Amino acid sequence: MTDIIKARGLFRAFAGVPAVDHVDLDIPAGAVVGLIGPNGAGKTTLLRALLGLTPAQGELSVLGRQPVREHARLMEEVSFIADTAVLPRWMRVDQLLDAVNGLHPRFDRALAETFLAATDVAPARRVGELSKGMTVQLHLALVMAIDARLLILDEPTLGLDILFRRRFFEQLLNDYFDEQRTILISTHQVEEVENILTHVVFMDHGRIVLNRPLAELESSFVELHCVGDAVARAESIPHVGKRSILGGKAIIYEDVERHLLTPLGDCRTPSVSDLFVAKLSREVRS
Ligand SMILES: Nc1ncnc2c1ncn2[C@@H]1O[C@H](COP(=O)(O)OP(=O)(O)OP(=O)(O)O)[C@@H](O)[C@H]1O
Repeated sequence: MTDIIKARGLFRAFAGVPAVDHVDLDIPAGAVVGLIGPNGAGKTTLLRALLGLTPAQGELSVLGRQPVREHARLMEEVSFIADTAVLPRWMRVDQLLDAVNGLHPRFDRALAETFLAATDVAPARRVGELSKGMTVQLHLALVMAIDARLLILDEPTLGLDILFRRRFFEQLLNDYFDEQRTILISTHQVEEVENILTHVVFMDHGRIVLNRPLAELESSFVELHCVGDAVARAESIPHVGKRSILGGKAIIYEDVERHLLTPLGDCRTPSVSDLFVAKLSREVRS
């Protein structure tokens, strides 16, 4: 598979404090990548660097282009949702569709209208009158109607209720995704996206702390649920993290022989969110 994004030693600091700290990243075409990290981890700065919206040191190629130098050409093939507040509040929805149609060569107005027809967003409403959820749906309809090779979503569902969030990701997968496109979603709501991802990238303090295809998590990580005497024995085996469960501990291991763990309790693959908490607590401790 070809890599859509290739970064080597990417670095961006603000007032001497690194926000993106020597990041190496390869994203293959056709991936749905979750960029997952706590507040201030550097996700937005990394995405802005990928889009050529902020300069960064190091080597970077997105769709074969240098994002800052070839920003205009890159944006013809990239679509992105940043903060929904960027939509002009005074415009009517239909005027906004006209405006995007005039601005973006790959925008399909009829397709955007089809997406909007399934929502409560009426063409005659002003953007400023829409609820937060409707605004996100409008934004999503706009970006999904752009025939882009790379879609970048920065916290796309922030502030939305659970119904809207579910619908958002469902629509994204059903109506937008195909193997020709790559989607990069930044979020800290891990549970919501873990079912749709092909790759997870954990970021903390400007660094990538984990970058794996989801299918590989199963072979690399095990979560052991153990109780009683087994807990002390399980804790003596080097692990990534642990948490209390009813009557015992859930302990996550990386690259440990399974035969060491199976006598101690139930083994399973950790959820992305539990792995995230385990990995990040370790980063904080070390
Ligand atoms: N324009 C800026 N000027 C100064 N500092 C900045 C700027 N943009 C980001 N930072 C700093 O860089 C660090 C990373 O911020 P960034 O917004 O990239 O994190 P994030 O992972 O997107 O966080 P969140 O999940 O809270 O949105 C933070 O410490 C932030 O204060």
